Amino acid sequence: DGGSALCVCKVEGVDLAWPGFGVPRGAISHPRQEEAQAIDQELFTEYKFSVDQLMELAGLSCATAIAKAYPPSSFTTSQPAVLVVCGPGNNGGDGLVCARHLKMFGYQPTVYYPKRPSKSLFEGLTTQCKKMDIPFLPEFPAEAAFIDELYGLVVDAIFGFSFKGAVREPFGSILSTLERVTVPIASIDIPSGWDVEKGKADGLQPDMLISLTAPKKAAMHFTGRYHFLGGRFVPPMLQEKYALNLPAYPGTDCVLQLT
Ligand SMILES: NC(=O)C1=CN([C@@H]2O[C@H](COP(=O)(O)OP(=O)(O)OC[C@H]3O[C@@H](n4cnc5c(N)ncnc54)[C@H](O)[C@@H]3O)[C@@H](O)[C@H]2O)[C@H](O)CC1
Ligand SMILES: [K+]
Repeated sequence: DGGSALCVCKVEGVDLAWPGFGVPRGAISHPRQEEAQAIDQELFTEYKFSVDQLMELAGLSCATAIAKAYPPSSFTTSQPAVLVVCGPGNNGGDGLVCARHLKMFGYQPTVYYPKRPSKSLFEGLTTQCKKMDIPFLPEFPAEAAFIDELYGLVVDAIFGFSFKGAVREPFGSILSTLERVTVPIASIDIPSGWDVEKGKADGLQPDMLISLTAPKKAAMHFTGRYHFLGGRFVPPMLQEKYALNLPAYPGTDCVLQLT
């Protein structure tokens, strides 16, 4: 009824209801950078999630959203080849998880991961990808045209909500190449290089944005074709505390298409 505080849906004939989860009464909220970081921290410190847990759910959401928007049959390349570009933080970790699930879904991902933190989480995710026969490029393609020729989609997992200031190398060159590719780009959480609140009018303009937890302020400047929400892991109490006002996910889905 548009204002219900109770969401009821049917899963295999059984009614499931979540008190408090309903169609939001107002506009979906767009947290600022500090709020997004505070929610993230609270999930770890107060709610006792581990990074691995949330990253797995985030990366799975991204692969699921990509499979909905770009099914393998929509690729014009001989194989559904996807280039996943991973940055040095947790956004890059989401990219590694996404690459692994894309492979499971029948895509041919290739990863470029130039700055690898020496932490067991990222080392583990890298090994998991390698054991799935996902190739890691030693160098970034010098020309945007090479990317267009070899891949039907690029996943931008370079920076997320902790990006600040001017882009440092090697990511400046990578982003300027990505700005010239013509195949669609799917950005995880934030289009990389964008100010998390103000966006970047002359920056990367992805075809898809997968907002995790909630769309950040910059998502208001997104003009691509597909906007999905993923990361269905924020407990109702935390949603309330930050007045997130999120729409209900359909049934048991881990993603929700916003546009
Ligand atoms: N709660 C959730 O929704 C979860 C989201 N996840 C994902 O995590 C990222 C945020 O991760 P974080 O590690 O905090 O930061 P980033 O990945 O955005 O980047 C940090 C990384 O980048 C470097 N850096 C920052 N600014 C610059 C710059 N100007 N030039 C070059 N390098 C820069 C910085 O030094 C760090 O190394 C969030 O967006 C989601 O994608 C979690 O996976 C799960 C929970
Ligand atoms: K990104």
